[in-house]
Amino acid sequence: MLLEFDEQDGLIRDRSLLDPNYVVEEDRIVGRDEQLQEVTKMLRVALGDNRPPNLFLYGPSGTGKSLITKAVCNNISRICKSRDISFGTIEVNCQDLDTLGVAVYELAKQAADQAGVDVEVPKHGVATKEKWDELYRIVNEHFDSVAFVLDELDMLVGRRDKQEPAFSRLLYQLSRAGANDDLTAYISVVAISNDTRMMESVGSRALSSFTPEDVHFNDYDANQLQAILRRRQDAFHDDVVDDDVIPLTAAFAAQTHGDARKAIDLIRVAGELAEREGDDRVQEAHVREAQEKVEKNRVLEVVRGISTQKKLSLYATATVAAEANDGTARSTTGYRVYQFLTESLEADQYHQETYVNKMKELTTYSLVDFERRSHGPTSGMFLEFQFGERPETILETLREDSRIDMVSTDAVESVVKAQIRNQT
Ligand SMILES: Nc1ncnc2c1ncn2[C@@H]1O[C@H](COP(=O)(O)OP(=O)(O)OP(=O)(O)O)[C@@H](O)[C@H]1O
Repeated sequence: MLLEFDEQDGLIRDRSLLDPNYVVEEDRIVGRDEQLQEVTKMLRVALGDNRPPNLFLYGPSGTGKSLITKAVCNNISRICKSRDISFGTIEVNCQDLDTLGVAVYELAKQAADQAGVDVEVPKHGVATKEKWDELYRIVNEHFDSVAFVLDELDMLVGRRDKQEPAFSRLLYQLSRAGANDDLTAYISVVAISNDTRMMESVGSRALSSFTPEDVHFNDYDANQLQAILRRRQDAFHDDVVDDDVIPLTAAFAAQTHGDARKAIDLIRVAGELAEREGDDRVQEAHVREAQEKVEKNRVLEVVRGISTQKKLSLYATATVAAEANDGTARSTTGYRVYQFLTESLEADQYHQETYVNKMKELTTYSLVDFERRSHGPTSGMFLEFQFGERPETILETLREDSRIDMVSTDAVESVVKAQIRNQT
């Protein structure tokens, strides 16, 4: 009996290797040698008696920005320990932080956790200045050198009534504190963002004190994604993964932009589906089933919570992408379709800039990505949107909203076709 139970112990041996938040050992990192070397070279300065430079890591989601930063910081921390230098990695993800005050509190809390002490100011009800002082105190008392890792920094917009975005103020204060005596520890600020143009929104005051070294992360291609998955194949028991599973998973993940998180999620879901169905192998069919499931879930999750204006912007853009040969949508074309939709529904219609901003905000969910493009010197600039999932899945999900479903799909399609033909 016991033997039978063991035999059915499932197909996944080590779930942590399939958890996107788990920091894998360096020998499992594939295809990022250049970035590893670069970040190591710069942060290694902390090992000597010098201040490491500030860094700006940018590139699309799932391209290893957080992983490389964590791996390098872990290495440095280990070496520092052996040299009796107290090195701290104080990391926050800015996605869920509303204001500068909350961000500073979160940094103080992370610093306190690492130092094994408590934060002595409350999260709410005190001035941000007090939170800064608390952060400085903890860092100065407990660390010789600190890397502040600000992941998804462009998301920290802060209150709308402030002229300068919160991330810019955070960069200014942190890098200034490093240069004057507020922080006696050597500090390096590592800003991470999907938005390659984030630095353009950083105010001039912050720019003069935060002058980072840039490190670019580009998409993975299908071969690199395969290599990443193969280096984690031992997450599964021996010989339970069919040969075509990894190539197919990599191909799905590379279809839009090469996001390693997506590839890892996909193979995990395929494995879980195979387990649940009581199969003794992970097969191609499980990957296909997983792809459909992951795609639908992600779209649903995003679409459920967004405003009508965002839905209309997304719907317009996705119809263009679904119709276009290369699966991308230009903002200029998407906006015309948005205008048609809002007119048909007698909904409020906003300027193109607002439409573009709504679409940009949707990039947070990795549902859509954009690049800035122009077609020759005479035509203007536009954004080219590229979807992380099949645009058809997005359209199907959006049509579940009865309001959007009121517009005839044929009518939208003919507008889209005409607009695509008009593109120069
Ligand atoms: N080169 C790589 N080798 C092995 N695993 C990788 C590699 N790049 C990314 N991964 C894995 O893919 C997942 C996503 O990577 P990571 O979080 O570093 O991406 P990111 O660029 O920071 O994305 P985001 O901007 O969405 O936060 C993680 O589980 C990470 O371990």
